[in-house]
Amino acid sequence: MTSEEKDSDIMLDPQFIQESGEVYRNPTEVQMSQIVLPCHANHCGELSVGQLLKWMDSTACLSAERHAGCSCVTASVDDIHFEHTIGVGQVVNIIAKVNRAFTSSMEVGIQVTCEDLYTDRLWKVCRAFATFVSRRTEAGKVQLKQVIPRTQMEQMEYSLAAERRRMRLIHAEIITDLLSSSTAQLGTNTRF
Ligand SMILES: CC(=O)SCCNC(=O)CCNC(=O)[C@H](O)C(C)(C)COP(=O)(O)OP(=O)(O)OC[C@H]1O[C@@H](n2cnc3c(N)ncnc32)[C@H](O)[C@@H]1OP(=O)(O)O
Repeated sequence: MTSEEKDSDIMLDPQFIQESGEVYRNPTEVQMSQIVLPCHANHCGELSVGQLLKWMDSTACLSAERHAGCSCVTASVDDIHFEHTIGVGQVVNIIAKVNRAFTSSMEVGIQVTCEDLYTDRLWKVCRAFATFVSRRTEAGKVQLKQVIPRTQMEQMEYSLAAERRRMRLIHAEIITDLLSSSTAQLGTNTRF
């Protein structure tokens, strides 16, 4: 893989130069890099999913709290599909940023890549979307400030975040309905 192919595949957002001449960086963006040590690996010498999820959650939580300016909790993480394994000695890079804030919740996009420092290879591992909720204060529910998308990619993620939230809410409703109908069925069929 050439470095150009590598960049086009992995970079989420091209650099955006502001009027001031400075390169724009999303204020909620948090980056974390970690070399995989044997203590992070399973018996096959590959990074354990639990460890990766912990790093992803910590990085995303920092991003959410940077935006919220207060303590936040993880409410949910959407489906994650892992495309590659990561071995001991390789480097995990995690980038998280807030795609959109709603009322007290916000969607954080998380991108994970893996890097082999000795061969200069970089590849995608997974992408995930987590919802963080700002903790209630004595005054009640916290109203988050809105995210203002600045680049084309941020604008696209901002629009998609609303659609993903709509699907999450529908999904939660369907699961609740299914659970209550199966509980009702069990209740009717129970002979005890
Ligand atoms: C199991 C663990 O310990 S994991 C450790 C970290 N995580 C936690 O501790 C979270 C535990 N869960 C909670 O504290 C609560 O269920 C909460 C805060 C996530 C939600 O509490 P609720 O009483 O449902 O609050 P409420 O109905 O006001 O919803 C708050 C917001 O969360 C959103 N939300 C609630 N549940 C979910 C969910 N499962 N997925 C996505 N968003 C959610 C709501 O849509 C709402 O968003 P909005 O304010 O932007 O409109």
